[in-house]
Amino acid sequence: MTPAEIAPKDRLIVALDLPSVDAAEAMIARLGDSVSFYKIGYQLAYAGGLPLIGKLADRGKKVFADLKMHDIGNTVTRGVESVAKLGATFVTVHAYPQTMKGAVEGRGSASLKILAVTVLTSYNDDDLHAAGYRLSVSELVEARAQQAQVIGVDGLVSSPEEVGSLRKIVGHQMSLVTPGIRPAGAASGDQKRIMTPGRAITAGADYLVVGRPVVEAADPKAVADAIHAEIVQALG
Ligand SMILES: O=c1ccn([C@@H]2O[C@H](COP(=O)(O)O)[C@@H](O)[C@H]2O)c(=O)[nH]1
Repeated sequence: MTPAEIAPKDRLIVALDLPSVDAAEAMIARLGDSVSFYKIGYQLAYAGGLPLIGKLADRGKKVFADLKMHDIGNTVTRGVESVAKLGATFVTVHAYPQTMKGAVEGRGSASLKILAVTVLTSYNDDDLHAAGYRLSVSELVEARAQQAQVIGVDGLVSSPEEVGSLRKIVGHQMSLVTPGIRPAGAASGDQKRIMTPGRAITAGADYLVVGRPVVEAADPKAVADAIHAEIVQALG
């Protein structure tokens, strides 16, 4: 899907980082028609949230299963085969060659899209060096993007800071999905590579992932609506 084909409303993916299915359902009800795309990650998935993927899909919502798989290739293949039956639009794996190859094999011809997490947005160069890497964040993101493209992965997760260089590498063949989004004045929390929604879209991001600034807001719907307005303005 080229950027022009993505509905502006679908560009905001709200992370349902909440402790229970009841809490997630309450948030979904509060957000109503303002949000069309949700992300289910560790916290909700491990609290019984996986069946919510199919329920949301049945209600016309899109779901990003942010499971960040990383295991031997065969295990990833079988895991992705199972996720492909849940009704999600996206699933994440870490951007290691064996892992990505396993995921592409597991996806087969299913409609599920595989996203490779390049370098987590909570990492900066110092964090990477502390983890034993010699490359900078930008170097590692680019190297992993090139590998992902060759392997046939459908999209990349990176910070918006890398989107410009990633577009030059992968063109519009791969979706660029960016967490690390912070509306002006919002607390960064543990995110280290951040950008505002408008700047991320201008930089070329296809999808923006936003969790705490929405789900911890006093008025989540108002924050989601404001992010949408910023996205639409940036799209011109
Ligand atoms: O590199 C990554 C990959 C995934 N995430 C996920 O996105 C959301 C961001 O939440 P915020 O509250 O807006 O920080 C969260 O679910 C992460 O697991 C990421 O942040 N960075």
